[in-house]
Amino acid sequence: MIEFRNVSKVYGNNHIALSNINLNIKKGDFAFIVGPSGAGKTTFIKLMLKEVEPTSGEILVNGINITQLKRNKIPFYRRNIGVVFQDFRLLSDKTVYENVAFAMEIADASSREIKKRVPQLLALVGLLNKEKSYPHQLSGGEQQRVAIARALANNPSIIICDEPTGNLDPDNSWSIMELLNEISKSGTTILMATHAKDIVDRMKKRVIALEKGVVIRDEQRGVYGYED
Ligand SMILES: Nc1ncnc2c1ncn2[C@@H]1O[C@H](COP(=O)(O)OP(=O)(O)OP(=O)(O)O)[C@@H](O)[C@H]1O
Repeated sequence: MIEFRNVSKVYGNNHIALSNINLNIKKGDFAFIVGPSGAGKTTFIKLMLKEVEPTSGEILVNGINITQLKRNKIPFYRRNIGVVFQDFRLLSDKTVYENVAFAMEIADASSREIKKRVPQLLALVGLLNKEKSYPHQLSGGEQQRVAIARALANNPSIIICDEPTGNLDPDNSWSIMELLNEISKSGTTILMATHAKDIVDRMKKRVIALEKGVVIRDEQRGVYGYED
């Protein structure tokens, strides 16, 4: 469902961020993207989100060649991808409920759908009792759960996580990983860029390792493979 065909990205300063990437990621896969700083992980995520364009090659998502997607189709395409960041990025002036509902509102969901789905999502992430709380009243782990509920709001086929446990203690990190694992079992593809060696080593998921813009390793039950 995600296919990179000979994808390269060269930034304006002639810096090669990704070089001739070929990848196939199936529906429901859980894949870690690892590699040293500057290896190209963020560029990979930006290509998926169509925030940057490849210099050459093609990216297919659910059978659609996104490199040829018309500009007016991009917002619709992005609804199919939920994104979870290291720093949560919740709206501070909205409650937990409103943060999740807002993601559906901007995707034109009806108020009926919103009223039905938001409590379901909050139940899934274990935060139904916090729906009236504001982000600053929540722990980091709880904020990340809200971010995951928001990422799932429009029923995406893919969730991209950029260092989602980077601001969390080990216990909260593990409960977030268990939640992401459950989500992937229900058929949502999860791509997670991370430097968290312990997590990658214990999860025994697919590991795609980038170095200097090249895939140097792609293992089904892989390990982190670096010492940092
Ligand atoms: N907008 C840009 N213009 C020029 N060069 C860039 C740009 N964005 C990234 N690069 C370069 O491309 C390379 C890959 O960067 P990228 O951000 O994808 O790495 P990364 O693996 O995500 O690193 P990190 O783990 O530090 O986040 C780096 O050498 C970086 O300096």
